[in-house]
Amino acid sequence: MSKLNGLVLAGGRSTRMGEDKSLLRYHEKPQREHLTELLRPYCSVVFWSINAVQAIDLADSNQLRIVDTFEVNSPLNGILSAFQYDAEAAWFVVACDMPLLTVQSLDALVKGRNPAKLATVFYDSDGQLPEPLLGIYEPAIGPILQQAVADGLHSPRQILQQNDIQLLTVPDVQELININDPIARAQLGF
Ligand SMILES: Nc1nc2c(ncn2[C@@H]2O[C@H](COP(=O)(O)OP(=O)(O)OP(=O)(O)O)[C@@H](O)[C@H]2O)c(=O)[nH]1
Repeated sequence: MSKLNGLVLAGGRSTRMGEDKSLLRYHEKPQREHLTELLRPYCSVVFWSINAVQAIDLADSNQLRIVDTFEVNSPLNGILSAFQYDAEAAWFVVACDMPLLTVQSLDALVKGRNPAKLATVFYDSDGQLPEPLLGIYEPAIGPILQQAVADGLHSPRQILQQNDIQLLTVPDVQELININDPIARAQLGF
């Protein structure tokens, strides 16, 4: 089985939220730090996947990070940049905008991981489609993602749908809730 690196997806534009989602504090610390701690027990190393502006802010920091290198506005940019950094590793990908995520889901993914498949992910909250923003991406999917982006496909969910992946049922579907705007955030009580 390939070694597992952690990747906290913290880039993007946060247009709907109006402020950097990775800096929101749902659990005392900024979400990108909180998720790093959640991932650490499972991963050799944990990186933040960030954009060029965030990279300027972190210039003096020791935080491990991978800056987006592709010309695409999508979480795929972060995942592809991670494979460009280390193509031999599997990547345990976690997005910053799932504030209810706990180790329960991470444990379930690691236990259900099937390294013979291209990725191990949960069904999304509707129980029909793969949830691409939390999962283990095996090294063999790297070139497939790259080709898909070159072909103009920018939706990681669509790419997963078209490939041989391991799908699991999440122990608690609430943990997959995406919070992308201030209204949803307020409704959640944060
Ligand atoms: N590294 C990286 N992460 C991204 C990128 N786009 C989104 N993400 C991350 O992927 C997750 C889902 O992001 P989205 O809500 O789809 O996009 P967003 O740009 O953050 O937000 P909106 O501008 O409101 O669409 C979040 O954890 C983002 O931090 C990207 O281009 N690069």
